Amino acid sequence: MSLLVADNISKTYGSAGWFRKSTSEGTGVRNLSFSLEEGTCLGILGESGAGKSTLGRIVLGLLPPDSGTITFEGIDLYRSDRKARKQWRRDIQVVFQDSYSAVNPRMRILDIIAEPLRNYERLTSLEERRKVAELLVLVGLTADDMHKRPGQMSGGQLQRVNIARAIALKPKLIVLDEPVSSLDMIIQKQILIHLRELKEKYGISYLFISHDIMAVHYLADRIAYIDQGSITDVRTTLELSNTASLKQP
Ligand SMILES: Nc1ncnc2c1ncn2[C@@H]1O[C@H](COP(=O)(O)OP(=O)(O)OP(=O)(O)O)[C@@H](O)[C@H]1O
Repeated sequence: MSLLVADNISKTYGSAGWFRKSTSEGTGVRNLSFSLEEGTCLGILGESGAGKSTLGRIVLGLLPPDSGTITFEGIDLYRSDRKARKQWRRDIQVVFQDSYSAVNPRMRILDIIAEPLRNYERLTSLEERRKVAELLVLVGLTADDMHKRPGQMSGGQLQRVNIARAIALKPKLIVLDEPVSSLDMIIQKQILIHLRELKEKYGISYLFISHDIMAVHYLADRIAYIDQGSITDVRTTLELSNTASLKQP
């Protein structure tokens, strides 16, 4: 059974309401289908406005599609009960592009990373600190960084904090919505290496949304191309590499 399946989902924005005369109607996604296998990374590659973020929000349970279904471990997200939704929120985490706006600038890094743990697990203060220290080291930071606040960190360091928070509950799936796009090339590469290691170590699956073919190629096992809200092509990274090498003079 696939971990995540999108079956013919469509979402159009801006239906006119009684009080809303003007609408900016636009197709978010249209008859879009894909499946994601456990422990793998599916790259969603597309240009600006193609529907990538719409798809991400639908998968995160934040935006109900107009039609079609999205199932996680065989359970339909938008038709599931409260208990299943709570589990889904634990099992599917997200890392967004803008590392600064994803965190509260007044909170300490300790509290940012511990937030999901406090929502779902009952740890003592000592256990919590140990766990946060472990997570910080896993993403290439140091235990002492837990005492800092977001303003004392670089964009790349803060994105590592966001990754540490996303993996804190050992989720089954992480939606990576352009996670390295706002970082410089060297930091991008370091973070992609960490994400790949985490995937291999913990068997986490990724839905990696990006417009950057190099980044997607590095992390993804399969790449789906999205254009005007629909997936137009899906290939394995290996097939793509073979096609590219055939084109070499
Ligand atoms: N809140 C909204 N209201 C109206 N139209 C929207 C809204 N959000 C997105 N759209 C439209 O839906 C389409 C897909 O947008 P989406 O943000 O999903 O694309 P994207 O591929 O993530 O783009 P980008 O890479 O620029 O973030 C676009 O045509 C966009 O204008």
